[in-house]
Amino acid sequence: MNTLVINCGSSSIKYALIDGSDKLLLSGKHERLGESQGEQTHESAVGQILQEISGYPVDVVGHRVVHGGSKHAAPCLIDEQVLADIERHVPDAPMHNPYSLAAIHAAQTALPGVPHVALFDTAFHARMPRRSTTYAIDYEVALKHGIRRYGFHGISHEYAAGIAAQFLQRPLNELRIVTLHLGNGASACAVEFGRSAETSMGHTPLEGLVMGTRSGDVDAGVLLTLLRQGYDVASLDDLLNRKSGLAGLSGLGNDLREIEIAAADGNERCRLAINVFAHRARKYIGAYAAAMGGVDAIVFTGGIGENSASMRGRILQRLEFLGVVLDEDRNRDASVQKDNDYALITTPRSRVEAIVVKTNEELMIARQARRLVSASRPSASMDIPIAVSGRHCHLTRETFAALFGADATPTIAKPLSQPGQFACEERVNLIGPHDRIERVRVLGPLRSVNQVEISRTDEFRLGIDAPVRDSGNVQGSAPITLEGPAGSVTLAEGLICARRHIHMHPDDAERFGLSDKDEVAVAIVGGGRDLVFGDVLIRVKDSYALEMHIDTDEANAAELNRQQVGELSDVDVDQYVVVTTGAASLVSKLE
Ligand SMILES: Nc1ncnc2c1ncn2[C@@H]1O[C@H](COP(=O)(O)OP(=O)(O)O)[C@@H](O)[C@H]1O
Ligand SMILES: CC(=O)OP(=O)(O)O
Ligand SMILES: [Mg+2]
Repeated sequence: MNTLVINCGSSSIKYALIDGSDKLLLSGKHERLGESQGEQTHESAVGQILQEISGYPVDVVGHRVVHGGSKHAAPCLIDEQVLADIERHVPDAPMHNPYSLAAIHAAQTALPGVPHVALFDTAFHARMPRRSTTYAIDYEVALKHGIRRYGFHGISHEYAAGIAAQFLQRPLNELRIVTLHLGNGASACAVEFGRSAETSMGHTPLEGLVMGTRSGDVDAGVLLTLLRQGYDVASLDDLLNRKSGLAGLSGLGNDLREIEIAAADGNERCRLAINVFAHRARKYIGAYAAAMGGVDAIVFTGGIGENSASMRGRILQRLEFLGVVLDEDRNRDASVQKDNDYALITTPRSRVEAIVVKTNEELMIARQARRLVSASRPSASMDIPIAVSGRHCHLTRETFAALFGADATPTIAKPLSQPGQFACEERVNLIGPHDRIERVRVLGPLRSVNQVEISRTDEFRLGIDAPVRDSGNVQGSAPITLEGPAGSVTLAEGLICARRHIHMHPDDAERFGLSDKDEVAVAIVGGGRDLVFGDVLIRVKDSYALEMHIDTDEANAAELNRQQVGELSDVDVDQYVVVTTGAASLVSKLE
């Protein structure tokens, strides 16, 4: 499946044609679009791109759209409604959304028979906490005018954080990372345990860091002063979006390379521009480390972040107190390309690692567009049956014998939905320090390791704190005493609260566009207590049948006692997808 990616920026369009296995077939960039009369526009650039790819089959087109508002927390197929949503946010992203619309129209006209998918810069930030999305202005006024913080560059922040985690060989959901996307537009993001917790751009892509032509943070009182001096909306827009930032400070334009050369020659305004840029970025690193309660890594990406060693060095000055020890040589020599996409620039004794990452928004867009399109093929049913697991235990042959007698064997009471699994007639009592729970079902067949699965409520009752674990991972879990008709057994470990998960056959996984160990969120809707379950593990095996497993606490919290809809809505790390769903039914209830 070939995906054409159109990454529409404020003054440039990057494009790429990427095949189904992430291979780059061609790519390029058109810059300095629409700056003055007679120059190339975003629309004419798209025309050229479409000509260039005319010899290649295209199965899907992925469009980067900067502003999706609150409605678009995930990629979506572009239809009239989506176009209207992008249009509605033109005033909030005046340097981006109009060009995206133009690019989409041109591409849809040239490639009418293929799905066009919108991927939003705002989506990664959609679940920021309210304290991060809220401005401290009159609550009612903010509500009335939809004034809130959204955040942008999400595709790049998510990608860069993912690459950093790979480099650090640690799970993203254990890391606190500050990502700095420093391009023509620039923003910082606090990626806390894989999610955007805070970011520097706000209601529009104007807040935060110093940018090529945008001011970033300015005291709102300055705008009032300028309004009193005769500025109006159009002239303020022009000043803050187009005549500020590096360009406004240096007087030399927005290209940092030229500013650095002039600064080295003693140009005071260029030196000031560089200092203000670095100082602002450094302030955000400190602020985000504080907001996350610590930081494991700082990631530089975007044209400036990837290429300007001197700017990286300045930004990281004075951060020794955080544990950042820059390696000057590594920083100077760091070079990132598409096939060598990261470089470490701190010393081995640095507690916080600083990493340069070559951003690849096009690859993220291609993967997500592909995933959305394969997941939404109409022939495939997207129902996810949900099974609620009551408390139960899996026993070894020895434990079973100790509890039920040396010659006893499990008696099948009824088969379960996972092939080969069954509920037994045999039951055991669980004995904890506070209380006991009687008649807990044994599941067969017998296993090589004991595992007792209970809910949090059961733990409170027993007086035991058992960890949330994937099935099979019982090492170091909680102890428990089991009582059967023939005797008692105290297990040193084996008691867990099972992590929610979805079993999938490889065919299902392909249909959903998922792989083993992916993490998704599942939205339960329609039961009167809608709930989104995050951190749902995907488990893929030939012997599995499609089914989501949750425990009784989780089922009760979502009022899951009748036909429900389970919507697979969020895929972790470098994937993000919404699939259409049908009814997911309660197919089996143990106990
Ligand atoms: N070698 C370099 N040294 C310093 N700055 C660089 C270098 N290469 C690119 N840049 C800067 O990167 C910025 C453009 O970043 P980029 O991410 O390509 O922009 P866009 O946001 O348009 O995609 C410009 O300010 C440019 O000067
Ligand atoms: C959101 C934003 O500023 O994007 P870009 O850097 O492409 O202008
Ligand atoms: Mg950019």
